[in-house]
Amino acid sequence: MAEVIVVGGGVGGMAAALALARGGHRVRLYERLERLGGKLAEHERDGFVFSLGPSLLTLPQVFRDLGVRRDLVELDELCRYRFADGSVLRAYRDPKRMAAEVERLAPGQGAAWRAFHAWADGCLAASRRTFFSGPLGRPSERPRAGDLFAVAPGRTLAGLARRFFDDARLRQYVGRYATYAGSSPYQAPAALGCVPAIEHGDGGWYVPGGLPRIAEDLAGLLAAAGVEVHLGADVAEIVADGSSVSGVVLASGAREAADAVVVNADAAALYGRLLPDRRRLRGLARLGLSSSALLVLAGVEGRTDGLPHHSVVFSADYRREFADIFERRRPPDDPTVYIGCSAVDDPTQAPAGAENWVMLVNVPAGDPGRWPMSPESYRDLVLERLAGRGHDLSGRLRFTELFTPADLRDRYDAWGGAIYGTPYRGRLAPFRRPGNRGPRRGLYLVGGTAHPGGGLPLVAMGGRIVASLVDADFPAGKAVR
Ligand SMILES: Cc1cc2nc3c(=O)[nH]c(=O)nc-3n(C[C@H](O)[C@H](O)[C@H](O)COP(=O)(O)OP(=O)(O)OC[C@H]3O[C@@H](n4cnc5c(N)ncnc54)[C@H](O)[C@@H]3O)c2cc1C
Repeated sequence: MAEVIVVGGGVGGMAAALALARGGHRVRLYERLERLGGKLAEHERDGFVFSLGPSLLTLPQVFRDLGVRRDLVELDELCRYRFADGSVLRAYRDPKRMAAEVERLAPGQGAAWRAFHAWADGCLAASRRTFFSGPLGRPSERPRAGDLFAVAPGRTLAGLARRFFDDARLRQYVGRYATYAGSSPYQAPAALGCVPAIEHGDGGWYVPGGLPRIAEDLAGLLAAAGVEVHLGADVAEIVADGSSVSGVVLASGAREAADAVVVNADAAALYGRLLPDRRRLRGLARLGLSSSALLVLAGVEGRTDGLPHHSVVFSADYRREFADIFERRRPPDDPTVYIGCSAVDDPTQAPAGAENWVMLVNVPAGDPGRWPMSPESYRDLVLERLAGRGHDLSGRLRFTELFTPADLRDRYDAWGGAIYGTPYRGRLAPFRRPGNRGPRRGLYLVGGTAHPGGGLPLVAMGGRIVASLVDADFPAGKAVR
């Protein structure tokens, strides 16, 4: 049994704390903000509620397994994709219905989609056996890369899409899944093609009242499990005596001793500030930064006929869009825009007769002060592009607010506002991101910038992996302190 400190109360930190406390460890969690949940956050204004982070819940069983008992709503239409030529693809969980929809969009491609889905299912099964199940810690604990490469040989996600589909729109649809990991389809490994199998296998879900209710549920479970939670508690330093960690120092100057420290803060913050390690920080810098996001939050008058909960309005030139983000490092001239409107399914999210639009554009991480235009001018470009693609909001906007990479950086101490830390670039990328064991005994990493990566279910799975490492390192009956 160990005295464990968890630094950060994002979903990964909470999942780790919960598993550790249930395993009999004494757990204290320190969160610098005044609330738990990290990027699982929302903003309210004038009766409108806007998600500032996740809007789609996948693999709900991961949260049920943690003890979340809330009723969830499965979305009938997963997402509606609108392409630059005006055509539309409605994505459904049911593979047969989806294949029929693909066939309607691009006659002859339904069979290609079925073949792709079968491949993605196999890739997901291999990922579960390998990538999701191990900690990326000591070499002996590492998942076997070979298993994954056997199903996802050395091509990019865009290359995989070319292998299955003749139709450029379907290639763009597959490529979009790279953005679930803040990456470019032209650089991300084909293994990311397993993500659609998650949506088509377990569906896409909504949490009535908004996804942050999950964070509230987890907070309740932490209290029930006896985790001591400290809010407004910024950890300034991790203390290491020789080869082991021995606790943390808070920004207030208070010292807290522990046998183990689980870091849910950004990996770059760990090696840059909390426990400085120039070599590891340089290693992260070499991997680069995942994308960030610009969110345009809009209180919209009236209801839009047929608007689904989730839609994506694609750019005309995907390759150029990702070159803008990852090479030219500027917001794309012609962006793909995700539109989330939870009021479609949930009247608590907007005043009667109005809609809460969250428009998300992938942009480079880094200071928006370096963009060639102001975030406000870029918002106008986004609204103009949407107007040209069937979503004209002029005359309907009650207000807009922006949430920029600088907000992500400042609020969560996320490096450059990158959502997932480092991107997936190249075949070995999944195995190059920070593992769950830190470089000192008793130091562990969990969350979107560490293995197995970002997204709500994966960071929660990371919490379990870390708890199993702590269990192994500090076995029951062996009091350390
Ligand atoms: C715009 C956007 C859209 C997204 N959409 C989806 C989606 O639809 N579906 C999905 O599954 N995922 C989505 N994600 C990703 C998902 O939100 C994240 O991967 C996940 O929430 C990250 O969890 P985490 O455990 O890494 O912790 P984080 O949420 O990163 O939280 C880390 C916590 O640590 C705290 N902290 C940092 N430093 C310190 C310190 N020194 N001392 C104390 N506390 C500290 C921070 O304040 C923060 O609360 C989205 C993210 C964003 C930003």
